[in-house]
Amino acid sequence: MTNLVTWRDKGAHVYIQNGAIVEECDVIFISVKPHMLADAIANMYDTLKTPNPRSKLFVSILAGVTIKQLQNVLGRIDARVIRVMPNTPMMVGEGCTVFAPGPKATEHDIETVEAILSISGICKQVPESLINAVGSLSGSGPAFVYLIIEALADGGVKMGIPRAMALEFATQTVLGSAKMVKETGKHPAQLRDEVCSPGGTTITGVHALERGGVRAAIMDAIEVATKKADELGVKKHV
Ligand SMILES: NC(=O)C1=CN([C@@H]2O[C@H](COP(=O)(O)OP(=O)(O)OC[C@H]3O[C@@H](n4cnc5c(N)ncnc54)[C@H](OP(=O)(O)O)[C@@H]3O)[C@@H](O)[C@H]2O)C=CC1
Ligand SMILES: O=C(O)[C@@H]1CCC=N1
Repeated sequence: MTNLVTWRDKGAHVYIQNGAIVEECDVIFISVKPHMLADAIANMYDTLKTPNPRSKLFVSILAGVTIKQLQNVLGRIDARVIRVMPNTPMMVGEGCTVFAPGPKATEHDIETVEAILSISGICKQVPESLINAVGSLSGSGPAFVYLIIEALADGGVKMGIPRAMALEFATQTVLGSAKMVKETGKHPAQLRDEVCSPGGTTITGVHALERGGVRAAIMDAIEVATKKADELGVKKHV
């Protein structure tokens, strides 16, 4: 039995055989963890050998796994593949997604993927050579920002603000600051200068952050995350 559940009102189906998905769908999103790719693809092979497998578009969100690796794993160098790097804020309509089309992807494939992904935020095409770096900035970035929000709240708690209030204020401050950068078009350094009164509280706090190496630590995080994705890209997946 392949068809386990049908949510008729949503038009969604659940299968226990990935091959059945490939048979029935024109666009197949591959969304497993990179080390599970071989397993996920394994029972698609028979379907991929069917007369017209090129009628399918494969969209991968796997960190690090290259278009070439995907084509190899799919067993077809002519497979239509688009590599995507989404992020979790898509769940609230504020995603930052990039994609790189493989050599066999068509204009229509690109339009399809853009139409699906831009529903939940911004969606831009980038060269594949940039996708690991962008993945570290915007794909992993939410985790880095959550850590900053948590630290802001912890600082507030340390200075006596109740926990729930501190978290609410830290969250709104990050949201508002991001909106200022986006909507004013000013450079973040200019916006920061506008908050720093001479001899004031903010520049005193900025000094503490610089002394703590916050800027270098965040740059390092993007660098090591990108290198990690590059490593995944040279691993053999099957
Ligand atoms: N998390 C993030 O913010 C981002 C993740 N990514 C990429 O997305 C991918 C998934 O990550 P994430 O969503 O965090 O991981 P999860 O573990 O949450 O999701 C993986 C999913 O794959 C399913 N799965 C496992 N094995 C198979 C199989 N053989 N056939 C079909 N489905 C299978 C799992 O189902 P079950 O639970 O039933 O086992 C699960 O639903 C990764 O490759 C990651 O690099 C990209 C950008 C951002
Ligand atoms: O941590 C990961 O590997 C994935 C890729 C981007 C976000 N999460």
